[in-house]
Amino acid sequence: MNEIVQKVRAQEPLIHNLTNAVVMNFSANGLLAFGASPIMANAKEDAADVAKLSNGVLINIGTLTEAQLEAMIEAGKAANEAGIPVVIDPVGVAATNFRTEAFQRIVEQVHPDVIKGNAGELAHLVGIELETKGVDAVGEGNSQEIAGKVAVHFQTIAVLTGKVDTVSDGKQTLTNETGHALLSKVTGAGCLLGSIITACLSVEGENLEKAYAAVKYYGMAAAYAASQSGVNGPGTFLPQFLDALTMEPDTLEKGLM
Ligand SMILES: Nc1ncnc2c1ncn2[C@@H]1O[C@H](COP(=O)(O)OP(=O)(O)OP(=O)(O)O)[C@@H](O)[C@H]1O
Ligand SMILES: Cc1ncsc1CCO
Repeated sequence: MNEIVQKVRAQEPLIHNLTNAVVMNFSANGLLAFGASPIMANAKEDAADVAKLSNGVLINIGTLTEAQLEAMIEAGKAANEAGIPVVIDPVGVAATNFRTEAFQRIVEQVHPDVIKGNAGELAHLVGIELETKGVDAVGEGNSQEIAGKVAVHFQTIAVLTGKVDTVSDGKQTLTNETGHALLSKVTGAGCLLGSIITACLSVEGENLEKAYAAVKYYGMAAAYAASQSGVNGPGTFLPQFLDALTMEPDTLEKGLM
């Protein structure tokens, strides 16, 4: 994990985020703190051009519109052609037919290197119905089975988030227990994780290992931030979390001992 985080910081990859309106600012600041360089470009007129300039493309359907969907497909296709990694976060996909159909349209034309979502979202993609509430998961289900099925079905790496995160390529399945419950009390914690996974995918290495490193580091930063004095809830947690995202994995680890 150390090496992957260091490579990101050395390379400062440009990450093209086609993401939702709720989290744009948080995701940009989080990527900067982590050591990457964010760009947000949602228009179909320049999405492909921006994707080609970038080192990684994140597609997050959280506040999707038809126009943005076209931009996402254009950006994803351009990235696939150029060998630039693509991460898809199917936010709220189980909530409406529009989102379900939009996700299908994306994956028919764009190959994702990673699909990242909570249990309800990923379960829905492989026909397992779990309880969801809008963009949030309610049920947990069998995370290892769900992640494995998503990985095999979409020929990708599946990252299923929650109290325990599950990362699978369909053959190997890893679990991660770093994290903090306060992450589920701030909106966009999952969305920023998608951007940070994209940043990690942009450096050299195995996709499974890079996705796992991102998830592990992110959880360590959250736990470290939550342990700082003066953190009483989501409001005081957020600035500490942003600061923690700048730190070395060793510093976070020592702070947690
Ligand atoms: N109860 C918990 N304890 C520890 N970590 C958690 C907990 N719940 C979520 N996390 C962490 O929070 C991050 C986001 O996961 P979550 O499943 O909440 O995403 P999400 O539902 O997509 O979020 P959002 O829609 O707000 O962006 C992950 O790093 C995950 O490990
Ligand atoms: C709250 C919310 N609604 C659509 S996207 C989003 C951000 C967290 O997924």
